[in-house]
Amino acid sequence: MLYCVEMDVAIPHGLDPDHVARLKADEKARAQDLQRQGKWLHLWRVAGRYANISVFDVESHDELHDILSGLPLFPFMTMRVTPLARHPSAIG
Ligand SMILES: O=C(O)CC1=CCC(=O)O1
Repeated sequence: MLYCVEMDVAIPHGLDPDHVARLKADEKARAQDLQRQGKWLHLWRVAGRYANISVFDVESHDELHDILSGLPLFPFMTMRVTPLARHPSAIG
């Protein structure tokens, strides 16, 4: 099942910079692990915003929820999830 997920990141001012750097490094490692597993198919920066648009390929709503809620930056992200269905005009 494919899902488009838009993630907006808002890290509160005043958080310990070392802690923030660790969270970002952990987020990157987790995102790259999920890409290698074929679950995180696309990861694009939204130009001009601290946000990304991603496409996930997972088995269920529950698996997607587990992945998203387990991301290190999850407490600081607002997510908008859109389930994707095949477009009848798509040739791919
Ligand atoms: O920077 C972001 O958009 C948040 C994020 C998701 C995966 C990652 O490595 O960073």
